[in-house]
Amino acid sequence: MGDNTPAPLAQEESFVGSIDQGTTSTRFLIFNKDGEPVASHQIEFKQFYPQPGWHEHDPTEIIESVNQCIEGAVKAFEQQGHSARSIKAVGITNQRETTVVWDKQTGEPLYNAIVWTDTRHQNLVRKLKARLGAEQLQALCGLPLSTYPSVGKLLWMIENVKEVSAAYEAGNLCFGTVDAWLVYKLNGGPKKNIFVSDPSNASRTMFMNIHTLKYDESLLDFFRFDMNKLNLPEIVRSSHPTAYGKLTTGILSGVSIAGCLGDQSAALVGQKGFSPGRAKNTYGTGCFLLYNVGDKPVISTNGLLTTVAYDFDGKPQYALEGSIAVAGSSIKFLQNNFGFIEGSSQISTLAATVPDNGGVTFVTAFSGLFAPYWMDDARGTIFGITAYTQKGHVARATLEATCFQTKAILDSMQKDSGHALAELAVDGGMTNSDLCMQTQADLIGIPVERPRMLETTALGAAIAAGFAVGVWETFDELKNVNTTGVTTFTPKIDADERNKKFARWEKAVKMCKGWAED
Ligand SMILES: Nc1ncnc2c1ncn2[C@@H]1O[C@H](COP(=O)(O)OP(=O)(O)O)[C@@H](O)[C@H]1O
Ligand SMILES: O=P(O)(O)OC[C@H](O)CO
Repeated sequence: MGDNTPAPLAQEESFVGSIDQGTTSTRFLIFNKDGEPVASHQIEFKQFYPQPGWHEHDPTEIIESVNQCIEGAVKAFEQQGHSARSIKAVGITNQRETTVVWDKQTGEPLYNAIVWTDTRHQNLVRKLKARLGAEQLQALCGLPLSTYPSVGKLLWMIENVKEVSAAYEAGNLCFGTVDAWLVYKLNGGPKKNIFVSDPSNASRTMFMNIHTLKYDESLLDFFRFDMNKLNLPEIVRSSHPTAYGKLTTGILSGVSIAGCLGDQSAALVGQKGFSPGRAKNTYGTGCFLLYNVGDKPVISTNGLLTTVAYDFDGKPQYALEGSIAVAGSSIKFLQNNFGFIEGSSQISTLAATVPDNGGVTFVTAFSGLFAPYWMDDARGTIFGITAYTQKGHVARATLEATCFQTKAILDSMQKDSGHALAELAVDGGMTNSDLCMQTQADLIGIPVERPRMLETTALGAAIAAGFAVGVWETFDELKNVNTTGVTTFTPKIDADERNKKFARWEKAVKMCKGWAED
């Protein structure tokens, strides 16, 4: 070889970006092929609670937060000596059910996003429940009628917001969950008009048939929508090289958006819950247990939901889901509304100031109770307060509330699937609390396994995008991702004590029913 022969170019490593648009914060993470996050940026955005039971986000602020997170993470990535060019694709994962409406012509939002936790449409939902055919909905779409899915939020807006009803009458109303809104705006809005959603998100609206993964006329008829007036996003696979378009502005302009998953589906993927019988529980703002049931939907008879886990290749995988509306948000509540702590990470220290809950039970039913109870007329209730009660007791009872609901969900899951979990894989912000995870193991009587890297939701979206562009090609390539450094919490109380504690919780749940009856 002569002296002038150029040295071979080093093979550029491939990375995948992930937009994780959660209920309380937005983040952007960049993963390498080993599934390790190498750079990230996170921003908390504003929560609007204009009236009791109402919860809104500003859709424009959400887009801005995404763009800022991308800029922040990519700058950190470049400072490590990497090139933005090595980011091969971007995945999106998002809070589900949250409902965004915008004008087809201008691409601008017509109202604040109504967040999944919102209960303003409780009466509207009660009327829908009384309508002929209401009982048949769950078998078709996997969800029972409640304030939780998108449909009630959209109906409320059409009935109550004149800009929304005018756009609907003119055929200009676009409805989307947060994924659809992000994809539409990140692609430049009406100019490109990329208006799509993935089945794991669409299965949270009550518009999609869970068996066909298509919008179902009988569902839309039940809700009396006129399909000439309502624009719905096209449902495409969760992993797709072109359907989600490209980022059009900023430091990653031109990079493909190639994956899209609702955040709970993404966490199941990030925990590599690819085979039937695998489950995960994610403790974020809310808490959601997903159990992979394979390629056929299982309709619950025990208070669980049926959802699309993911659809990477036209062969959708399904999950049974237990949804808890209030988890990490109860800790934020103790911080922001009661001033008990200055940050979420202090909750364990406060709870550890006392040896037990001192007889206090806190049913954190701020938005009613979701799975498996589905009590829209319950509200947050603290039982057992005496002159003995300290802040630490309330802190413990707050953590226990999510753990008890998880226990109730696991019981239902066992009844629906005929299978008991041997251990529970967990992730999400609240799992940072060792005390909470030990409590969880005690209350369910099986080990709780917390991975070292907790950003499994973002990882799941990166996996969906990475599959679409060939960064990964088989599930097998992911088998070593995030397997070292797992912390296992083993139960330390016996079945008798566990059952007594749970019976007390169930008594409290019964007692808070009916509070918000009218
Ligand atoms: N050290 C901690 N101990 C207990 N809870 C925590 C801790 N750190 C964060 N959290 C809780 O985790 C939640 C955020 O989790 P995250 O997974 O980021 O949720 P989301 O995706 O919904 O924004 C917050 O509501 C917060 O109260
Ligand atoms: O914000 P999270 O992570 O609690 O997730 C919100 C869920 O997607 C709501 O269904």
